[in-house]
Amino acid sequence: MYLDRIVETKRMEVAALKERFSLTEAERQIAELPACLGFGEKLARGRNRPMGLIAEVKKASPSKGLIREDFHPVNIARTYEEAGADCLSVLTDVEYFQGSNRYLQEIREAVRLPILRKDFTIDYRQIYEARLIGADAVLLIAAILTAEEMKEMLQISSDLGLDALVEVHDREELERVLELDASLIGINNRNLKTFVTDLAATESLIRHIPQEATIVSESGISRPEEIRYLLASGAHAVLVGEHFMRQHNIGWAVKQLMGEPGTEEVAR
Ligand SMILES: O=P(O)(O)OC[C@@H](O)[C@@H](O)c1c[nH]c2ccccc12
Repeated sequence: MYLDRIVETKRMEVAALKERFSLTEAERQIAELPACLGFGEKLARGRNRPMGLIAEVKKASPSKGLIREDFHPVNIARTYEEAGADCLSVLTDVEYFQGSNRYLQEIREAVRLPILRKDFTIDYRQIYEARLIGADAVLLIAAILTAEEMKEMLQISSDLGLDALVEVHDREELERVLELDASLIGINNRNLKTFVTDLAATESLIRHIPQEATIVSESGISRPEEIRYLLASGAHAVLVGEHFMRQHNIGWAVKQLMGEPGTEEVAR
C-alpha cells in the first residue's frame, strides 16, 4: 500500500527532524514572523467567482512519476497568481513528490497568495516547520492520524496562526473529523491507498458536511464541466495540480478550467 510506504519514510524524516528541532528556538523565531495570510478565508468568501481555486506546484507523484520536466516553481507560482488562483499548494515531500521546503520558501518571497504546505503531517514539529518556511496552512490527512492526533495537530496549527485543511476520503474519516471543529475540509477524490480517482467521492460525502464548513474538492480535476459538476455538488473550491503541470501555457489553462469568458471555444 502506497500510503504505508510514504508514512514509513516520513517517520524516518521526522526522527531526523527531532534531532535538530528546538521548541524554544522555533517559538522564538515564529514570534518574529509576520502573521499568516488567511487561507481558508480566501476560499470561503470575498471572491468574484463562484468556485475558489487552489493551484498546486507539483513536479512528480508516486503514481505518475515525473509530471513536469521543465519545472521552475517560482515561475509557476507567479503564473498561477497572475492567472487569478486564490491560493497555492506546494508539495514539500522530497522522496515521493520531488518537492522541497526550499520551493515553498522561494515562492513565499515571490507571491502574495496564501500557501498550503502539502506534506504528510504526522508530528507536531512539522507544523512548526511549516510556519517557519512561510506556509499559511497545513494539510492534515485523516487517513494517517488518529482522532486524538488530529485534535492535537488542529490545536497546534491554530496556536501558530496556521489554517488546517483536513483531508478525508471516506465516510468513516469524515465522521471522525466532524467530531472536531474542522472548518476547512478537503475531500480527496483520490484514494491514497490505491490511487484510484473518482470525482463522485465529493458528491457522496458533501451531503454529510454541515453548511458552515468550507469544502475543497481535491484531485483528478481537469475539465470545466467537472468544475460545474463539483459546484452543483456544493464544493466551495477545488485543488488542482497535475492538469496544470502538464500544460505548456499554464496561465491559459487556469483561466480555461475556471471558465473565464473567452476561453471556452478554444481547443487545447
Ligand atoms: O494532481 P491532482 O490530481 O490535480 O491532485 C492535486 C492534489 O489534490 C493532490 O496532489 C493531493 C491531494 N491530497 C494529497 C495528499 C498528499 C499528496 C498529494 C495530495
